[in-house]
Amino acid sequence: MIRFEQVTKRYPDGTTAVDDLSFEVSEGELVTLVGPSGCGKTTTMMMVNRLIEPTSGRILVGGEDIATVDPVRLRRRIGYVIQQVGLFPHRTVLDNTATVPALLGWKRAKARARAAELLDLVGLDPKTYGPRYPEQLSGGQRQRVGVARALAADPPVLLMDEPFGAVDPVVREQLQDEFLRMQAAVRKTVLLVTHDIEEAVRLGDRIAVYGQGRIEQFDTPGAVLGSPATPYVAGFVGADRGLKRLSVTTIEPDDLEQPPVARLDEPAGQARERLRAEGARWAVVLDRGGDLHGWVGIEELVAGGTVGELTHRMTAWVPVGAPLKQAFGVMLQYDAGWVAVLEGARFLGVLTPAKLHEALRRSVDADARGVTRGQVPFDSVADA
Ligand SMILES: Nc1ncnc2c1ncn2[C@@H]1O[C@H](COP(=O)(O)OP(=O)(O)OP(=O)(O)O)[C@@H](O)[C@H]1O
Repeated sequence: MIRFEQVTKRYPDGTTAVDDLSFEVSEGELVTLVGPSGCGKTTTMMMVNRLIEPTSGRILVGGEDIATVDPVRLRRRIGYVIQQVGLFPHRTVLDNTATVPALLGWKRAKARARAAELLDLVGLDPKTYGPRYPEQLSGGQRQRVGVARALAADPPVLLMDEPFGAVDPVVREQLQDEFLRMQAAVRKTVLLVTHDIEEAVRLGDRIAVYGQGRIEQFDTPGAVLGSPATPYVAGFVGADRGLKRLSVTTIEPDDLEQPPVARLDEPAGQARERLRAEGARWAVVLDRGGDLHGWVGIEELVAGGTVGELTHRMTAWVPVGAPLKQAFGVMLQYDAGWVAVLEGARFLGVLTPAKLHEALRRSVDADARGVTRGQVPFDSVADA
């Protein structure tokens, strides 16, 4: 969808901002450009909508050499979000969002209806926020309006330059989550510039790690964290890359252990004898359909009632497919040696610290070999 072919940008003062760059972004893919200040990320991005012209090389968008496309026509196909959102102060939020459709000559009612839809998509109620002026919004809300405005004409390509840079870390994480949810629905082809490796890892399907004017590594977050291509990349992603990796590695059913189980309607005395014979001290309590109800300690299983009457509610669990980091967070929060993993309400098993470690090692191994985690045999990491 976006293709750079040996692109170089040299500014008149002799600075080479981008040096012989070649890469490709597929349709619907989100690629983050990450690197230290001055390494050429913004220059790269601004060449895509022709705010900056390359010195040499070619850039194609949707198969078309953009040097041959009228810049105004080109920019209609490319949404652009910048850190200093640049909303018009004297126009309402709704009118700001409708800017591009209005420029494209849409009827006022249609442009406004579209703007309201987009505000809703970015989590701002159009009835409440549409009539406000930008100064009546928080920084995070303004940022969302910037995203809504860039999407208003439904461009296939979105360029985002430090879009969440101007807000505090908590709001930033919320905006990132919302943006990921939105991107899953709209599937734009996105180039996103950031200097924050955490953000790059969190948002990118792939990451381009920039050195001076060049891409040092262009790969999935897992591969960049697991096998940095150069010492420079290793230094940039940091010594705590194992920790960062926890946020991109997901919990899979294979990672789980099966703990002792008791049934909700089982007589307590019978469950106690069975668990004692198995050598268990506690059990997970499920109903007949396999849904999780809670847990029970073997000492609490006094004869007379059913297991269900003695069950404790399970206060913490994580869905399968969640990042390992979430499971680890729950274990720390509850000082627990395991966490239940569910698919919907159905209990799949528990994740233990040992299994978490194993999942992490297998994902590093899978990336190093260029295979999926399921293809890495368990015994290959058992001694690691
Ligand atoms: N108009 C210009 N004239 C001369 N040099 C420029 C110009 N614009 C940018 N540069 C230089 O080109 C290099 C790359 O700049 P660019 O803005 O692309 O970096 P960046 O990676 O986006 O940095 P940041 O994260 O600080 O925004 C820098 O050394 C910068 O000083």
